[in-house]
Amino acid sequence: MAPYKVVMVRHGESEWNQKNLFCGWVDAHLSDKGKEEAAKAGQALKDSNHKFDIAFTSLLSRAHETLSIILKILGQETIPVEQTWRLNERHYGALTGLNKTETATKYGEEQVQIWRRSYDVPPPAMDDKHPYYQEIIDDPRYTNGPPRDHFPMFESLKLTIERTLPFWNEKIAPRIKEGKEVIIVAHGNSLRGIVKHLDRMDEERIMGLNLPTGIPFVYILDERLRPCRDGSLKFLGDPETVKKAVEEVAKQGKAK
Ligand SMILES: O=C(OP(=O)(O)O)[C@H](O)COP(=O)(O)O
Repeated sequence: MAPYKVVMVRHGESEWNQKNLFCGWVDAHLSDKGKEEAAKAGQALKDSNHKFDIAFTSLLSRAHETLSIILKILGQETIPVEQTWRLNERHYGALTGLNKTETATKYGEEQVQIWRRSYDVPPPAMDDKHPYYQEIIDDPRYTNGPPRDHFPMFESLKLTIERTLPFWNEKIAPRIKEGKEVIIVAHGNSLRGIVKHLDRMDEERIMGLNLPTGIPFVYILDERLRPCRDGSLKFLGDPETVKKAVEEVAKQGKAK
């Protein structure tokens, strides 16, 4: 049945993206611009005749809101949607809630780049006095996992991939191989993990990848779920807009 296709979208701009805050597992909502980006994503998918059989998303509202806007535009609000913490954004530990520019001014751009984009250097851990600790750990959406004794207090990209990939392998990949049209709406870093896996990117290459908000991208995969020739990371957007949006994400860690 190959080639197979999978569509992924980082949610539209959130209110915390707009304020340039490290967000992670805090449940920020879409900004007005983010809702517009989600609508544009839906229209781009409609214009390119995408129809989906199933959607996968995280447990966070910014991803749900984006998915719901997209499905409404596609007239596909009733397809099955599977939600999992395994597609959540990486847990940003003690950096959660801090402004990225202020953090770069305080600790240096190089350190912020390491925290944002290194493969295996985690941010400092969130402790129980952190202003968002209680809100996250007591959130009922996590009743079914992760288990309390393994609840993340920080995550590097490596750790994020270690909890995202089992879901890809066990839940998403089998649906794709059945020939189902799949859309995944998730987050900058949980999706970077999937991209790293699909494109067999080394640590250096994945460090250079920034995913823009609200611009869908498509993979065309062979029977082993490896990208076909020209089948990897194709954004549904004009190249200049995509380039600018990617540069904007990269710039978020600059000092003033
Ligand atoms: O919550 C976040 O990602 P998200 O907006 O994709 O959910 C992070 O704050 C993204 O930050 P980064 O691009 O500095 O890794």
